[in-house]
Amino acid sequence: MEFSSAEPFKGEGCLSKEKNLYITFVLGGPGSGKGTQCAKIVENFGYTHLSAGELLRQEIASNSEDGVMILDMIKEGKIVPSEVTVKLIQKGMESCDNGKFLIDGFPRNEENRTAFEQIIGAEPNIVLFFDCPEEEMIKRVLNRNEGRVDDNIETIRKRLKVFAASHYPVIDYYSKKGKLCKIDAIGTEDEIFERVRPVFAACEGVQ
Ligand SMILES: Nc1ncnc2c1ncn2[C@@H]1O[C@H](COP(=O)(O)OP(=O)(O)O)[C@@H](O)[C@H]1O
Ligand SMILES: Nc1ccn([C@H]2C[C@H](O)[C@@H](COP(=O)(O)OP(=O)(O)O)O2)c(=O)n1
Ligand SMILES: [Mg+2]
Repeated sequence: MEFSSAEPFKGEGCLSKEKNLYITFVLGGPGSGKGTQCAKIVENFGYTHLSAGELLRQEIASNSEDGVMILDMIKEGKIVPSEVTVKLIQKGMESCDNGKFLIDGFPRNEENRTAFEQIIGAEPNIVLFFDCPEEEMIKRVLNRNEGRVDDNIETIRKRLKVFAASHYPVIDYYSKKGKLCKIDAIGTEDEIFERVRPVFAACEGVQ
């Protein structure tokens, strides 16, 4: 496993002055199982789950100023401008006493990654990457049944193209920093969680 645990981050950012942050980024293509595994990590290890996609969907639902733009981008399978997404993540982090965060579906590209560093002033301790073949991701998304506007074959194909074009530099960046933990995302939900569990069990000692 390509992973080294690290001390909680104490940087210069607005959040990190107030509390020890322990941040995990959760990456993987659409349907790779990020949300499903995050729920299990929350249950077992007491993290706060912030899904970038869910925060954006809440923004659409609340008819905010950016809502229409976000909806258009999500329907087209595009990545929303980083500043918008990072501000939502920042709000989520600030409204929480717990400093242990799972940030799901973020960063999806290099722009996302650098915007987080600039605005939040922190880095992740660990980056989980759920590695899943495209056919399996398509199958899972089409069966997801959550009424999402982007869970249709046309949008999925666009999202997979965006994913293929933008995720590698992010993965490579964290791999070189020794923070990447790649998880085989094929198997039952429980089998996959048994691959995830040791990553968090190993971190318990340093929090
Ligand atoms: N290991 C698995 N095997 C089969 N289906 C899964 C598995 N993990 C999750 N799913 C299902 O696949 C769909 C996508 O999972 P989800 O966690 O929403 O993925 P993501 O957040 O990466 O898009 C959901 O309907 C979920 O119930
Ligand atoms: N960092 C992010 C995360 C999501 N989005 C947008 C674009 C994505 O296709 C949608 C849905 O993301 P979400 O993480 O909920 O999707 P999956 O769980 O991977 O299926 O939101 C974004 O623009 N930037
Ligand atoms: Mg998800």
